[in-house]
Amino acid sequence: MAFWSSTSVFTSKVPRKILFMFTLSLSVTYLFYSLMSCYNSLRFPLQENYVYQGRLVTEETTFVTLREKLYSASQGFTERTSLFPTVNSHDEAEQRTVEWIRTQVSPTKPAALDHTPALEREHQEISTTDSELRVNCTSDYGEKKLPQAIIIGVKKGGTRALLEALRVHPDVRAVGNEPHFFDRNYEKGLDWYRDLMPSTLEGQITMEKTPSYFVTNHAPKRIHSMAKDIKLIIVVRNPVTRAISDYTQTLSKKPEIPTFEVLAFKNRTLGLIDASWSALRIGIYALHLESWMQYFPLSQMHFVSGERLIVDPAGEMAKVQDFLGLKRIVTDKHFYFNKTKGFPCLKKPEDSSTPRCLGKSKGRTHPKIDPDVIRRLHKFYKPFNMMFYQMTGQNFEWELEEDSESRSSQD
Ligand SMILES: Nc1ncnc2c1ncn2[C@@H]1O[C@H](COP(=O)(O)OS(=O)(=O)O)[C@@H](OP(=O)(O)O)[C@H]1O
Repeated sequence: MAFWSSTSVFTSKVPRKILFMFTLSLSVTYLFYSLMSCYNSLRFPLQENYVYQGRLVTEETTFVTLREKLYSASQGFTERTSLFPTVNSHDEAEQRTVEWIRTQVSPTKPAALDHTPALEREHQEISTTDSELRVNCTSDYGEKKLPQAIIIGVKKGGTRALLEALRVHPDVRAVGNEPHFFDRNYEKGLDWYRDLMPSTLEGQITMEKTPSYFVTNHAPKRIHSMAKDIKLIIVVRNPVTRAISDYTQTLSKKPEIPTFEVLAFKNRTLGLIDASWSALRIGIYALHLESWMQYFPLSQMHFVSGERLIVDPAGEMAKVQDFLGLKRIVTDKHFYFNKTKGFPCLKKPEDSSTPRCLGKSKGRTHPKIDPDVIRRLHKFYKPFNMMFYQMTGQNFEWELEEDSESRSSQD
């Protein structure tokens, strides 16, 4: 009672305008400090918020520019590192990120990223830089957890496209770069691995993608010993196209390598295919899957068609979200087909309010390969593909593509 009466005396004496100004300045100060404290803290209070399943989820608004400023303002960034990638400057930006990782060790989180050559290499392949920003952030909401789902393969299958689409989902938090924990960094221990992960709120899924796990002998056992109930996602693509894509990537880095046709054969006249060449070996999916099936039931694995991920990203995303037990939030509304890129792109990626396609290292033009070699490779893979269809209970129909591929490479 006394409180109310004293409050009313106070309000009657102080003009309303001053009170309003006072409240406003307090709010502005609060927002400013939230903003300065950390990018991730900033995301929640400032964004256009809405509630989904009782949790606060957000829509990005103007944070690309804001982040740009924060990023360059913090820790004496050079001009080189203060820019953010757009579709056009993507590769340059990736390179800058790599350079930044090399030169900057976050004083707040020294162990968050171990700057191994492996991680640096993978940075060149990633399409977003959001994860790097989080490295500097200590006041992340939630808790860092080991992943409950991993995209384990396959290399050049479309794993980046899938991860970026999943990151749009408010209940998915994924590390942007490839940790390579179960193949190259295992000795660093689970704490190191956990520390790479973004913080998650209750109910959010922690994820990562490292496509080389699928062909790593130790990976199934190691992942099983971390989490028996983990969900595994494998993006598969016609092994012949995948091999050409893999070769195209290597060629872009080492233009002096022999032709695809030369590398594909041990003895071309005898028609002896070199299955030990990693570009071809990775595509023997049935062989690799067998190792995973020793540790995990098929119900814990989900196979995404790399081909359908391009022609019907929303359809594939619906199945992935079902598999992960997520509400179908990422739908056709989130994609548009970019004619210049020739691929579906995201209208609103996780870290931006503007549409974005994957970088230049995704969707490269493949060199023309001798149609006869393509035919022989199809023949080589056919029995393995059949076995793979049988094992997974899914027909990926790669045999139907044989003709069209041979035709297109003749053009
Ligand atoms: N939306 C979208 N945009 C661009 N590219 C797309 C997309 N969806 C799938 N793909 C295909 O993804 C292929 C690269 O696969 P990955 O991301 O798994 O490559 S990597 O293993 O991480 O290097 C890449 O292979 P290439 O075309 O050979 O470059 C693409 O065909």
